[in-house]
Amino acid sequence: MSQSTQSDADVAAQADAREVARVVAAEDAHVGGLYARLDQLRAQTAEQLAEVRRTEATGTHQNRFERDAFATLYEDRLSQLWSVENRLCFGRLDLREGTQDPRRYVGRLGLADERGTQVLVDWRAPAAQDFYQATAASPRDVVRRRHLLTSGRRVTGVDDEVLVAADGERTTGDAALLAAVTAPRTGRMGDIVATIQAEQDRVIRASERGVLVVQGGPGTGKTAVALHRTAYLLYTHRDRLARSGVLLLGPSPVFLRYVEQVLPALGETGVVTLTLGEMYPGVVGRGEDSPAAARVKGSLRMVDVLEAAVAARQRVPSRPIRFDLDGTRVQLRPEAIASARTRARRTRKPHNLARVTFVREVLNSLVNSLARARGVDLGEERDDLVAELRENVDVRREVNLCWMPLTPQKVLAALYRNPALLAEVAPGLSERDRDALHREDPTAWTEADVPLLDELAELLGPLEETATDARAAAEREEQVAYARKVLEDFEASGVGNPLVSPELLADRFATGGPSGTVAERAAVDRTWAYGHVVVDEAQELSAMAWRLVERRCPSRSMTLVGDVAQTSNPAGARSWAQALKPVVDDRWRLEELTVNYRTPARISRVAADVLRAAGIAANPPTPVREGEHDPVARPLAGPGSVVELVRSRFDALEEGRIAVLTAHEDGHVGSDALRAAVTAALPPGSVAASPDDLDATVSVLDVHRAKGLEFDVVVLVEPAAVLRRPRGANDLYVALTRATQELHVLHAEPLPTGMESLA
Ligand SMILES: Nc1ncnc2c1ncn2[C@@H]1O[C@H](COP(=O)(O)OP(=O)(O)OP(=O)(O)O)[C@@H](O)[C@H]1O
Repeated sequence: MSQSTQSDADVAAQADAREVARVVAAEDAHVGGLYARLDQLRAQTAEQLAEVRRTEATGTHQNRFERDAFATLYEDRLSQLWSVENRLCFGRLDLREGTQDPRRYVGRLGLADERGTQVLVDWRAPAAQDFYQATAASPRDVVRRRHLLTSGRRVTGVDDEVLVAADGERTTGDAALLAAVTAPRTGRMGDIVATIQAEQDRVIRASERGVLVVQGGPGTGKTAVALHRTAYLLYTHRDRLARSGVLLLGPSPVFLRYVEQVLPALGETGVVTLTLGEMYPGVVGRGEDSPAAARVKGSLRMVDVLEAAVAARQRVPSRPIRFDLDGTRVQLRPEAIASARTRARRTRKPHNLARVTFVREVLNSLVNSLARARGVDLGEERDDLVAELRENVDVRREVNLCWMPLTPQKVLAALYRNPALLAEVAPGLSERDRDALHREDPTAWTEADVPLLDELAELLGPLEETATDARAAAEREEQVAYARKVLEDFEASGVGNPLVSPELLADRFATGGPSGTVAERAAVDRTWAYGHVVVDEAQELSAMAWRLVERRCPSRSMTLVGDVAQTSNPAGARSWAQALKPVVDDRWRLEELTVNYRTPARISRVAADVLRAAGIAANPPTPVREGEHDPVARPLAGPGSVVELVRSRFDALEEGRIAVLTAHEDGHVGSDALRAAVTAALPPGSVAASPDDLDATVSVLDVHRAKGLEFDVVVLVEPAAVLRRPRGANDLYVALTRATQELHVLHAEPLPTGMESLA
């Protein structure tokens, strides 16, 4: 009996295997056809590009423009076609009978065959939405969702999710997701197009209008969602956003490198990615602030301080200034200077621009005195007298001393260097706060200085007003009209949609006009207004930083992703409402991500306990898997114990990455010392030489550098010391949520409350 059951089961299994093999072979053939079409389009576009390049650029400027513009469009299209090689098609949707296009293949970009029939739907298109949104509870028109598992160009398996089955039987289809979340990490973030979950998709496709805050605990895919949303918005609002640009503001250069491959893999290369420290052209804010300095610099009280600092540079002397002008003595009285200052201030222009009014008024006053003293007719001599005054060195020096042309760097450096000046303009700051701002090298700019420089740039204005050239504007208008026509021709050629707007195309080629990509132009233009701004780790922004971001995005079309339970900046957000009140008041909407795709439940439970013990009110996300390894704690006996542990994990690990996380850089178990010790013990090249290196197997970092990153194995050194940092509970929470597989804790001090279960 049991034998016959066994053989029945075998037969059934064999039949199943044959069926799976048949399905896989059919999908493999289909996907093969899609790659063939992709190859064909690549060849066709390359040929068109070569042809355009062969064309002699003769005759008019317009001819040259047309040739170059077409070449650019073909280049863009070609690089887009090459960017989708990996997992070109990853899914199939089977819809209810009677639905239009009941079988849809979903992939990285849209493809049509030679007859113009759609053969692959771009994941961002409305027709692909059900691939991400349909659930068993709300299947929409979807009968089955199929994930295609691929290796190179071949389909190696399928993972079906049957949402509406005739026999009521449903399959879950989470194999693709589980495979993705348990895969070894490479040091670079990958895209998640194939497995975007419904709550993430809602955020990705949300309207671009207004301010959208995406709150989510560690590992909920906030960064992934922010990047996919960026790609989605560029696809959906290409015309507007290609022109104005999208800014992705990330927490650190290393984080931006960690995510830099995601958007190009989604076919988008034009996004401007910057850290806050890079938001003021000409300055890179890399220096470190003490927590006290960061808190003061981030506070809105600095608005008054900076205003006062600028006002203090508009001086009225206590005594008259006397001039000897070729033997004629005249004097400039304090009242005349005060009146010139009042008039200049009344213009409400920034300092450097209002200076024009100030100088004019002062010269008016002087010219009257001079004419009187010399007994000449002002009506006739006025221009000559003004010219004489303007050229006089003494007059220029004294006028400058009253109202000097200023740069933001100069004003801020003076405040940091000069305690007496700071005391004069910042009576509202305590002595301790003012001491925190004092700096020996005032130009060693930090990230928190950048919003202050930007604020000053607003108060000061440019050194010279740049005249607008009406002719250049008219020429540009002509170029834009011409570019529009080129784009229409390009679209009509059937190669695909152009990736740029007419304005951008015109800018790239207009002679004498602005040139370069949006990214290049925005990087040098402090007043660039982006069409959409995405901020990752947005909880770290101070009130002053928010003012800067707001100025870069007058349309207030923003996506802010972050987690207020992870804030480590002393000037960062404690709640979204508090942080955004001065920026947009209460005109923002909130979406929450609730599932943790990174950290297994066994590790997440410890992180949640720590959060609770610290009294931080946050809902830790629900882990998507239990995990295989319990977190463990061992005694810390100097650097040797760390080296020993890392070596054992290194030997055990076939693929993936290990991080050693410390409370500080300094000290005998700080990241600098441990990096040296671990480097000496492991094979050359296997340990990252600096925190910025993402490619080596082992990284040794202090915890704030690990923000946003993830590793297969995390070795956390002395959690009690992490807890003592400013906002230490948040930092410890960050450290405990970086691991995708294993967490090892080494400690000499007692474990912090919430971690006792590891002892
Ligand atoms: N739908 C998904 N499919 C596959 N992997 C996913 C999905 N969503 C997120 N992930 C993966 O989970 C990990 C965590 O994602 P991500 O870094 O975006 O989270 P986060 O919310 O920004 O975390 P943190 O707050 O800690 O920075 C990444 O490896 C990401 O690729």
